[in-house]
Order: sequence, then structure tokens, then C-alpha cells
Amino acid sequence: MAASAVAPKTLLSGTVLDMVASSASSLTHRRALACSASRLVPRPPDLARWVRTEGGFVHPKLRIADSSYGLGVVSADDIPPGSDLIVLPTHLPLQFHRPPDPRRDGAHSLLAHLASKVPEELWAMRLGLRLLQERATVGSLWWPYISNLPEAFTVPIFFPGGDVKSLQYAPLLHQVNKRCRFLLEFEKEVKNILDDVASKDHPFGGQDVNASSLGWAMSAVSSRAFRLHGEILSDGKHSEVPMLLPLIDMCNHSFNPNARIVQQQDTSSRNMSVKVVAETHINGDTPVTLNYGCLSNDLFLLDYGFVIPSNPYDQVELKYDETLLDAASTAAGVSSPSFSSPAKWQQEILSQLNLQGDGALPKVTLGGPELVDGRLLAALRALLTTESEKVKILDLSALKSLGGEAPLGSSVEAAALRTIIALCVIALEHFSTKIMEDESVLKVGASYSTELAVQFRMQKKLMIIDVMRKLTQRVKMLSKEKSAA
Ligand SMILES: C[S@@+](CC[C@H](N)C(=O)[O-])C[C@H]1O[C@@H](n2cnc3c(N)ncnc32)[C@H](O)[C@@H]1O
Repeated sequence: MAASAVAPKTLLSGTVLDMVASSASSLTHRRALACSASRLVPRPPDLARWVRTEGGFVHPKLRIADSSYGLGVVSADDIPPGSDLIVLPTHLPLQFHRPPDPRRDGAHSLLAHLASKVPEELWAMRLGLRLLQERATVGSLWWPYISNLPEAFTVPIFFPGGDVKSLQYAPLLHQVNKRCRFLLEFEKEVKNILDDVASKDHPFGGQDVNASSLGWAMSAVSSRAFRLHGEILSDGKHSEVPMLLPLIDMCNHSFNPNARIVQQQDTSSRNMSVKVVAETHINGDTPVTLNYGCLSNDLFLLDYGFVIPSNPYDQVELKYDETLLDAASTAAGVSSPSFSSPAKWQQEILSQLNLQGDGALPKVTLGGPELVDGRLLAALRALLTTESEKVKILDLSALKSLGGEAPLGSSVEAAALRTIIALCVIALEHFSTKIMEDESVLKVGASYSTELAVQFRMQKKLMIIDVMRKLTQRVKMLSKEKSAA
């Protein structure tokens, strides 16, 4: 059993390295992205056999096979609902915390020290450090798993700088740049902390770690780890622990999955076993899928390196801002002085909605199952009416809801919806390309990362147009109701 070097010379280049050397992406990088199924070593061990050897269970009808999304778990024959598909013995999930080992406690406490430098939101980097440690350990229990991991990931921290810009969406650009900056800073910090550490205490067996290998590990974890129940806390609740689940993490994502993860507490110990159970009848020659979460395309791209077309959970972020609302309402022909100078009772509603005052949260969204952020809708309804008494007797949840009747009457409702449609137009104008131009890039074909970036921005625009279409329908219904009355 060999262990692979933590920082191979040609692992990855792209944004992280662009930031260091302002160089364009190398050919090696493009090749790696284009065949995302290529693994850390050319012919890694059979994962299913390894899980069985370690005491786990793998349904005899399951295979790992090429799929549209790299590798995937496929059922070769019919499997009835409720069947166990994969059962992992308790020692196989890879977590940050590990059983004490006096021979390596120095290394582990240094690893814990490094992990303490990682901000909470980048939890994937913490487990990533542990993954790098096992990757550098000769004879690691997890080597059969690690050698099956992809050699490269399609997350935007590895995009060439031009493709990051091509995303054209400020909130995601901000996150990508933040992660890149973190990796570059963290590389320095790790080198500083590990300088002069004796090899027996070195968490990575004396091997060099750089921004590229840290990025590889962080992406391996963000795209594959599941956050599961950990130990029971003093309040009786479970802590949430990110874990890498060998073999289970070969299942691809679907919003309509045919399988799910189940955790079971061992009756004789505090250990938890993890298994995948068939949720529905699975036909032969069908991929076994899990739901990674009802996430926006921002999170799918940032953490997993893919974009879901017509994703019902995709959203755009806007900042609640009176100048923006003024511009939108003027464009919609429903301008109101209340946007720049709301009455006292309107200010109180804005404070209750956390859109104004101390600790205000000005980020609002369009899209997703809610269609319009309830806080934005409530604010517009309240600002576009003069009937304070009508508003005051309303429950805040009724003011926020798009589902039922127009709570303040059809005129106010139509004005609020028209303002939101105008906000959608403004949001569309933030993208520098038109959908038709995006389509032609995809038609001609480009590098994998360029196509992903173009897909991302195109899906955002399609989603905004869909919101506009649905809101326009509502406005039409309101005017029909008004003329019928
Ligand atoms: C947990 S792994 C699944 C196994 C992976 N396909 C492999 O080859 O190792 C998650 C990765 O699979 C791919 N993937 C999974 N579901 C997908 C989907 N619905 N669409 C596109 N890519 C998907 C993405 O590359 C993602 O980062």
C-alpha cells in the first residue's frame, strides 16, 4: 500500500495559481477538468470489495460505473424499496476526530492546531486537513478510498481567472475570491507552523503542502462529505459532523433520489453505523442517487463543481436598498415617496422585517420555491399603501406571503409585483451577456470551466425570467379580477 505525495508538482493550476503568478491555466489543468473521472492513481483498488473486506455490506447488484457525471453507483438489476444498498462499518467514515494513537498524537495535535486556524464556514478545509494527513500516511487504512478520489475538481477556485469573471454574478465571485485568498494565506500559515517540526510529529509525514493541494483536499470534502449526526450533546441533541463516506460518496445527486442515508446507533456502544437504503423500487441499469440538499446553483457550483439546469432552488441575491427600490418603482410606473422617506409606522414594519435599523439583514432573494423573498414583498406592500390601519391589523406572515389573497387589495398588490418585475429587469442588466450569446458559446463548445461558468450565468438569467413570467401572470390575474368586480 503506497501513499501519494501531498503536493505533486502538476496537481492543479487555475485561479489559485493565477492569483500567485497571474498566469493562464495550464494545459494539464484543462485536461484534468475535461475528464473529471480520472482518479488519483491510474487503477485504484475495487472500492466495493474493500468495503466488504472491512466488514461492510454492498448489495450484490450494485456496480461502480461511468455516468454522465464522472463515476456513479449503478444497480445492475431490480432492487425492491427498503433494501440495504451499502452498509459501512463504524470505522470506515473518515472524520476529523480519530481514536487516540500515542505514536501519532504529536502529529494530531498539530493537525488540530492547523484546523483551529480555519474559519467555521470553511469546515470542509478542516476535514480536508485530515484527508491530506491520511493521503500522506504510508499504509493508511483509507488508501483504497483515497486512491479512488478524483485527481481534479471542477469547482471555481480552480477556474482560470477569465472563467471566474465569466460567472458575472457578484455574490459568487466574492465567495470564490474569498476562498482563493484563504488558501493562499493558509498555505503560508501551514508552512510557518510546520517549519522545523520533526518528521515523526509532522501531520503530513514531512511532505510539503501548498495552496493547490489544500484546495484539492477542501474540494474533495466539500463535494463528497455528508454532515451527519455525531455524538449526543448535553442538551440531548446530536452534534453535526462532516464525514467522508467511502463508496456511498460515489452516488450522484438528484432532487428525486431513489436512495437515502440512514444512521443507526449501535445498541451495545455509542457508535453509529451509516447505510444507504433504497427509497423506491430501483430498476436494473439505473443510477443510485442521493439528494445532496435543496441548494442554489451558487452552492452546487462553489462546493460540488456543477450546475443544475432549471434548479427549483436557484435564487439571485439583491441588497434591499431604497435607491434601488426607487429606481425599480419608477421604472414600473408606481413610484412612491415612501421609499426614500417612509412614515413612522412603515419604518417600524421595516425594522420588524430586519430591513432597517441595528442588525439589519439587507440581503433579499428572488427565485427559489418562495419566488420572492417574503421580507421584500412585505416591505413593498407596506411602502406602497397609505392605509396604515389595514397593515397594522395584519399578521407579519400574511404580509410576507405570496400564496394567498392580496392582503392589502389588488392595486397595492399589482404595484408591489410590478416593482419586483422591474427589480428583475435591473438584476438581468447586471449580466454583461445576453442568453443568446451564452447559448452560442455553449453551441460552439469551450473548455469545461468556461462552459460551466456560462451555464451558471445563463441559468441565473433563465431563472430571473421565469420569476418575471410568473409575477406577470399574477398581475394579469389581478387586473382580470378587478375588471370582473
Ligand atoms: C459525491 S461525488 C459523486 C461521485 C462522482 N461522480 C465521482 O466520479 O467520484 C459528487 C460529484 O459528482 C458529480 N455529480 C454528482 N451529481 C451530479 C449531478 N446531478 N450533476 C452533475 N454532476 C454531478 C459532481 O462532480 C460532484 O462534485
